[in-house]
Amino acid sequence: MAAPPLREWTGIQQFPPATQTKLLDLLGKLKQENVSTMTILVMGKGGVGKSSTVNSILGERVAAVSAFQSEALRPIMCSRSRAGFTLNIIDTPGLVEGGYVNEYAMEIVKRFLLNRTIDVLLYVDRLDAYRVDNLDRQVIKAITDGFGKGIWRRGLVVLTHAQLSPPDGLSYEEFCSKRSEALLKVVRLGAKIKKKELQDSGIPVVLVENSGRCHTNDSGEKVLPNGTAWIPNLVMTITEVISNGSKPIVVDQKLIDGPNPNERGKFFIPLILAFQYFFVVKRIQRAIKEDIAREPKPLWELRDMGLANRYLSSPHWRGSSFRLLQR
Ligand SMILES: Nc1nc2c(ncn2[C@@H]2O[C@H](COP(=O)(O)OP(=O)(O)OP(=O)(O)O)[C@@H](O)[C@H]2O)c(=O)[nH]1
Repeated sequence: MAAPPLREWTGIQQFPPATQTKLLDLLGKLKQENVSTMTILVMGKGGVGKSSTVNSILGERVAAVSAFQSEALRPIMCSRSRAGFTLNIIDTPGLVEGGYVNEYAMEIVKRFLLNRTIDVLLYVDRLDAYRVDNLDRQVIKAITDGFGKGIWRRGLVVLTHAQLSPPDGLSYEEFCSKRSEALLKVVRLGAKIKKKELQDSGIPVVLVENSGRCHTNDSGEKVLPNGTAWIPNLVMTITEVISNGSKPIVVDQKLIDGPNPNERGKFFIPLILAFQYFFVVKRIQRAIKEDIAREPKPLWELRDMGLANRYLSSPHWRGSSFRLLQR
């Protein structure tokens, strides 16, 4: 079946001219680096603002937004083209169901992505949440198990609901950095990113405000309380991640099937066998030999060896062997 013709990215015209110029500039830079297609995967728990963020980036309502967690389990992909550049955004269902990671939803997402290449992962959560918990870690682990640790080299943490007044007399910057640090820590734990890998795997955190009530600057651009025009900032960070030298994630059958349990640890088998031979088998053999050497030889054996007479005159003769011979 022929692929449907690509739709023009008309939503970009919804943005104020200042934002449009910045976005076209960024796409132009990517094209200079021979990047003409970009596929963004959006994941996270339910109701955190994934669909709203997809709509905000595209400047049109492509994904259904609901105040309640959506029941739909199928991801949706939206493709738009502009000046020879193709932008694909994949919105996925929330990964949590009844307090647990919904493995079934994860499987559906993986199958949907078969034969696609993910250039960037947007891991979405809310800025105005005050704690991270084990569930966050489980969601991050599920993403890592599904696509490999490398996906975080292509990952961004996106925090929605960023137009807020911080509590407890904290400044906006302090609040954002506390929340970012807490989430990044969970990402590092859930993705098992080691300290050594940390320097070069600084995962960027980007703030987003999807609400129609988002403040704007003099140029009409949507801005955060710190004055950042967030749409161009988000797209700029995405382009930086694409250019960070890491590989995009190719979703093939092998990745979907996961690691073959029969292959796991195969490398250790010869080592374990060698260890068993030298430290177990050899020791037992030596112990048996020593035991045999200590054991008094039966008379018939000594007789065969021509030692019977000498043995008969030894103190052993008055021992058990004598009594045995008498019977
Ligand atoms: N104020 C504010 N509300 C937001 C923001 N992002 C999303 N919302 C609201 O949060 C609710 C959930 O948003 P969605 O975009 O549907 O969230 P989702 O993560 O796609 O949800 P699921 O598809 O159910 O997983 C909706 O009522 C949105 O209007 C934001 O940045 N600020």
